[in-house]
Amino acid sequence: MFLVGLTGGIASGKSTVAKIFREEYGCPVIDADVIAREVVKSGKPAYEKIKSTFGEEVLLSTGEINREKLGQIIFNDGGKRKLLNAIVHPAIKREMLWQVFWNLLKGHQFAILDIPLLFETRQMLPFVSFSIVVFCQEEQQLARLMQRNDLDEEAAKARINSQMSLKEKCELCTHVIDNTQPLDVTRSHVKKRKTAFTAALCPWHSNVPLGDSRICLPESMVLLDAHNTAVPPETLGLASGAGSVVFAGGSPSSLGAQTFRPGTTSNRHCLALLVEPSLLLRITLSWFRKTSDTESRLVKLLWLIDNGEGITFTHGKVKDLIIILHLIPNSGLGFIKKTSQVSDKEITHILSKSDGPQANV
Ligand SMILES: CC(C)(COP(=O)(O)OP(=O)(O)OC[C@H]1O[C@@H](n2cnc3c(N)ncnc32)[C@H](O)[C@@H]1O)[C@@H](O)C(=O)NCCC(=O)NCCS
Ligand SMILES: Nc1ncnc2c1ncn2[C@@H]1O[C@H](COP(=O)(O)OP(=O)(O)OP(=O)(O)O)[C@@H](O)[C@H]1O
Repeated sequence: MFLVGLTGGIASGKSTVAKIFREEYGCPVIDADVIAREVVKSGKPAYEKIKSTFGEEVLLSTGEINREKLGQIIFNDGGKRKLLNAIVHPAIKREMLWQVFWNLLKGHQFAILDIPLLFETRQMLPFVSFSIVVFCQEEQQLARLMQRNDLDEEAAKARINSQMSLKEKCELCTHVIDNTQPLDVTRSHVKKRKTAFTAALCPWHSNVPLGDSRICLPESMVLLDAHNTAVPPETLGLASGAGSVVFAGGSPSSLGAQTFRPGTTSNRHCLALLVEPSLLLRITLSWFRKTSDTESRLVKLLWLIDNGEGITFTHGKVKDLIIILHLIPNSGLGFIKKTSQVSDKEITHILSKSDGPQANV
C-alpha cells in the first residue's frame, strides 16, 4: 500500500478534489480536518488541554469548542497557533495512522491523505510516496474563502497568510492539480492523477524507492538478529537506500541500536527477511482473531507503528519472531524478521498458539 498526500492552500480546493477521488474512483480519503474536529470533542485529551491553555472563553455554552472564536485567535497570533498545533497535531497524526492501517487491512492499494498542513508540519511527509498540491490563483483563493466562510478580506488574508504559500508548496510536491478552471476541467486532471497512481502499483518490493531522500523514510528500520548469518543483498540495498537505522542484537533484550553504513556488508550476522504484505496481513489477522480484546491490541499496534517499534512473540520454541509494522513508502507495509530455522508453516502454527505480543523491542 502507498499513501498520497493531498494538500494546498486554505480554500484552494482540497476537499473538492478529495471528493472526486472518493466518489468517482472509490479511493479512501483520510481527512485531517475531519479528524481535527473529532480529536477536540468534549472529554478528549486535546479538548482538556485546549481548555486549560486557552481558557473558558473558547468554549460554547454547550461546552464544545467555539471554533469561530478559536479560529479568530490562532489565525491572528502565530504564538497561539503554535500552542494549538502542539496540542492537536500529535492526536491527528495518531488517528491518521490508525485509519491508514484500517484501510490497509481492508485491502486498499493506496489511500489519499487530505492534509492542509502537509508541508508546514511535515509530520506525515515521511509516509507519503506522492504529494499533490491543489492549485488556484491567489485572487481565486481569497474570493472562494471569503465567500465560503463569509469572511471579510482582512480575516481571509490572515488565514491565507498563516500557511506556506501555494507557490512554495507547488515546488515541494510531486504533482499539481490545477483547480483554476471550472470543476469539469479539475475532474479531468484528477482522472489523470488517478491513472498515474494506479500505474504506480507494481510488485511491492520492486517499488521501493532507493536513494531518494525526499520520499524515503529516514526513520525506517530493519531489525537484524546477531545470531543469524546471511543478509540477502536486496535487504542491504533496501536498508541503505532508505537510509535506515538498523538495530542489531541477539535477543530482544540485548538489541542495541547501531547505525547502518550504507553500501557496506560488514554487518554479517543478520537475517532480515522481507515478506509480502499479504503474509504480514495474514499473520496480523491471525493474531487479532485470537483475542477478544481486539481494540486494545490495535491501539497497541498503532502505538508500535507510531514509534517504529517491533513486536515480539515469545511463544513456543521460537523466541524471536519479530514483526516490524512500519509504513514504508511504496513498499507495501514493512519488514518481518524471523530466525532462519523457522518456516512460514511453523510461524502460522506458532501464531495459532500465541496469545499476542509478549515484549516490545
Ligand atoms: C482553528 C480551528 C478551530 C478553526 O476551525 P474552523 O472550523 O473555522 O476551520 P477548519 O477546521 O474547517 O479548517 C479550515 C482550514 O483552515 C486551515 N487551518 C486550520 N488549522 C490551521 C492551522 N493551525 N494553521 C494554518 N491553517 C490552518 C486549513 O486549511 C483548514 O483546511 C481549527 O481549524 C483547528 O482546530 N485547527 C488546528 C488543527 C489543524 O491544524 N487543522 C488542520 C489540519 S492539519
Ligand atoms: N474549480 C472551482 N471553481 C469554483 N469554485 C470552486 C472550485 N473548486 C472549489 N471551489 C469552491 O471553493 C471553496 C473552497 O473549496 P474547498 O472547500 O474544496 O477547499 P479546501 O482547500 O478543502 O479548503 P480548506 O483548506 O478550508 O479545507 C468551496 O466553496 C468550493 O465549492
